[in-house]
Amino acid sequence: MELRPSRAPADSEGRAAAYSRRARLISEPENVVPACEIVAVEETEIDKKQCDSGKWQKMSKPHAFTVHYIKRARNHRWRCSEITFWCIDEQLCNQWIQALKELLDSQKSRPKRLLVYINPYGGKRQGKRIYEQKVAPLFNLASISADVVITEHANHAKDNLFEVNIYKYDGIVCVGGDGMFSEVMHGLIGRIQKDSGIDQNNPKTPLAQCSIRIGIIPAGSTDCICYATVGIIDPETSALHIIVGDCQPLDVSSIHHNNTFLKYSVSLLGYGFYGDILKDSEKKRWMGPMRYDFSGFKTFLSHQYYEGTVSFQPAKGTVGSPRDKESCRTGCHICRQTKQLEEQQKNYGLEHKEVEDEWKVIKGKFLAINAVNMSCACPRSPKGLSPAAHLADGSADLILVRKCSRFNFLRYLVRHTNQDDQFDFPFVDVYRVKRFQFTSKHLEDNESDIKDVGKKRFGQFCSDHPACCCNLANSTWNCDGETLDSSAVEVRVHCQLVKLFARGIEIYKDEAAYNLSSNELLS
Ligand SMILES: CCCCCCCCCCCCC/C=C/[C@@H](O)[C@H](COP(=O)(O)O)NC(=O)CCCCC
Ligand SMILES: Nc1ncnc2c1ncn2[C@@H]1O[C@H](COP(=O)(O)OP(=O)(O)O)[C@@H](O)[C@H]1O
Ligand SMILES: [Ca+2]
Repeated sequence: MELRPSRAPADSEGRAAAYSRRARLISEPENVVPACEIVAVEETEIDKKQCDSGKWQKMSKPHAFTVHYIKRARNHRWRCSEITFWCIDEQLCNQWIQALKELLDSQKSRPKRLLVYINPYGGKRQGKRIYEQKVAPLFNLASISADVVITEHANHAKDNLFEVNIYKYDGIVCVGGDGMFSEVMHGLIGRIQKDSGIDQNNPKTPLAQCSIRIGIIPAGSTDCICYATVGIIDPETSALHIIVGDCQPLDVSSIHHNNTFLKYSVSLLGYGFYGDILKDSEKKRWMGPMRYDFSGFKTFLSHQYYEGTVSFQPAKGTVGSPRDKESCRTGCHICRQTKQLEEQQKNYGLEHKEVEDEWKVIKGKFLAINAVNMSCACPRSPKGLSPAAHLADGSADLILVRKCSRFNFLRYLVRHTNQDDQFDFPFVDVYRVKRFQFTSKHLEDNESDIKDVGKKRFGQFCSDHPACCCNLANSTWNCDGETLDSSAVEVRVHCQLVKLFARGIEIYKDEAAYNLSSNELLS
């Protein structure tokens, strides 16, 4: 349903009554506001000055209502704009307000009640201010009530999600970076599994899907999950996506070691280069987001490589490939088709077919092992680590960067920032996978040493044994911005396990154009 001037109420003389200083804006055919992009409708008080000006002078006191709606600006930015409709008939004006409010109420995907966690120390420490100044006023306008928790320590949000009645909320919002999102996601997924009686430690158990959506208000250092699902890091845009009740399913990888659950990941799970950057940067939190540039440069100079074995099951049920030229966008047909395929398999009882699927094994020396469930686009790299990765296709792109010269590694990194293909190097391999495992050489060696002497407690053995040098040659995993110390992992992608208040990156007919109305979007 659309609000057009031609459908606006007429006054007693039968004239269209949609007058305002900006009424001409909506008289253009391209300026149509779909009902799903209306933020709020409210009665407007008309002051004497407005009344005395122009054509209303000769008529009785007019009545008015204001429609707040989404206006698209450059680079996927959304703004809340408004237009005021005037009418001399009070009853007609009220009818319009009533009808529009009912229309908004009928949109069941819009959240009414949210639980908000703010990390006051994320990014440039602006989370609280961003929420209070940019987000809360929009939530109030849209009549969304929010229970706000300002976190006092790491894991506060996660622990809290196991205690509160999450089911009375339509969504959980995190204000912070990828690390904060990860914390909230762990709380939510963990809680749902607990309530469903599912043991997260069993890597083979299918997990219960989370229907409560997560909203991200970006206020962190990288904010790649927000950037890769919305197209911009802008708190107001993200708040508007929450208000209109967008829904974007996301694949989640579970990470286990020896039948013990370690973590979940939605963006980057990286060993080597990105793990080392994260570990080093954690000691420099005081530097704010700049810490990544400093640690990035230092890690690049250290040029450390790691030996190990990667084994993986190629994703057969997916439609795309990591070398595709097309990226995942709003309403992505690849994500949709893959989900349909998965459901068909389920109906035929084939969901456990993966057990028989072949494993590919690669041993080597790696500068980086990156598994990404999404492009991982961010301002540092607008196309991301894997530009054709999909948000919701049930697979991850596994990028193996083998040992190469520093110069070649720099060429590889630079290609993340330009149009050249970062996979077009002989030392880079990329695979679309559903499951993979990694074991560092040290662990393999220790395992065989231990087997030789008939011991099985290798984890303890490594850290207690000064001669094995595990700490020197092992990297750390960077799991959505959280460190994970395990040199052996088993990773499995869970198709569309969680949902975000987002819609993926929208495609504009003319990407360079701005000031777009909704009908300039490609469907
Ligand atoms: C010569 C110039 C080369 C530049 C290469 C740039 C490549 C950048 C790719 C960045 C991928 C980022 C993937 C996302 C990681 C985040 O989850 C993580 C935590 O984010 P947050 O919690 O918001 O702080 N961020 C990082 O690990 C930082 C990586 C920085 C790499 C320079
Ligand atoms: N009040 C707090 N004090 C300290 N750490 C916190 C607090 N709240 C959340 N955290 C932790 O801070 C980490 C980083 O948060 P994040 O918002 O991602 O910021 P950044 O993007 O700067 O890393 C997360 O792992 C989260 O668990
Ligand atoms: Ca994916």
